[in-house]
Amino acid sequence: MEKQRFVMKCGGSTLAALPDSFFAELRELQASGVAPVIVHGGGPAISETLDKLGIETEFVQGLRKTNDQVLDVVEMVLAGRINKEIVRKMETNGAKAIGLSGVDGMLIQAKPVANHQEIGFVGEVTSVNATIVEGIMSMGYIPVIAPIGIDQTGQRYNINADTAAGAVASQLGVSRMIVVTDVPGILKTVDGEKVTLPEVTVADIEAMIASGEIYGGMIPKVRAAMQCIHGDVQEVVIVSGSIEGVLTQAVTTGGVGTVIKQ
Ligand SMILES: Nc1ncnc2c1ncn2[C@@H]1O[C@H](COP(=O)(O)OP(=O)(O)O)[C@@H](O)[C@H]1O
Ligand SMILES: CC(=O)N[C@@H](CCC(=O)OP(=O)(O)O)C(=O)O
Repeated sequence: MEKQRFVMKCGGSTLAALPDSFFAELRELQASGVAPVIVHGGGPAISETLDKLGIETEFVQGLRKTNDQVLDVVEMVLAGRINKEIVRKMETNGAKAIGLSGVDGMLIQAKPVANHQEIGFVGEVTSVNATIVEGIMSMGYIPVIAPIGIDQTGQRYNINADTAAGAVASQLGVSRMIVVTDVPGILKTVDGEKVTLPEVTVADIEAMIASGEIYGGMIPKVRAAMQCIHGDVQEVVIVSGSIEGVLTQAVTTGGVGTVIKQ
């Protein structure tokens, strides 16, 4: 039988706060025959390092303006520190993991985004080398991917981790992508109170972006979700990493976070 596979995006907003139980859940899922693929972010850690180095940083619609100097730091932090930290935590909690960036084996091929004149070396994914990801899974390891892209000339690109995860989910043809972040889902103010929406449609999302109810870092998440929920990918679930048992619930029974459906 084909193993149940899913792509999970872990946001930098929540990485440091992920409890050991989160990694233990990954071990349990792996042992039960489920095959996760992880794509991670690390935005706050990149900003912190840029700040320490005295390099200014700015976001346009949730995407970081990236020049050569920023690109060096992005690669150092994502493919170095954060990627290895996740692999380490997984291994110490008994899950088997191999970390790599989109540059390794030209895993994530990319081209400049449409507004590159304004935001520099930010990439959009042109293709994902699924053979590498599937090879790692077939060896019994969970691939842990840092979202750096590369083109045929060797130019690197900074790719938003939500965008990269959506592209990996589409290319692998998984049925579900789980986005782990620092909020329990898409929030909306109803009668003066913030509630987590259990389910949203593409039309709801467009309206919430237009009204400003979805802003900043949530924008690339919902855009990536809308782009990947065609074909094989049936749903994208946005959840908080700090809720105990969240991963198993998202993979099995559901009823957690916000679900974006086809
Ligand atoms: N409607 C919304 N519901 C929930 N969070 C939202 C919404 N609109 C914007 N956000 C913001 O999006 C953030 C998550 O995005 P981000 O900080 O980039 O996290 P990550 O590092 O996990 O990608 C939330 O902490 C919140 O500030
Ligand atoms: C182009 C762009 O904005 N890239 C992101 C890559 C990391 C990321 O996406 O991290 P989170 O998932 O934690 O937000 C950045 O430079 O911050």
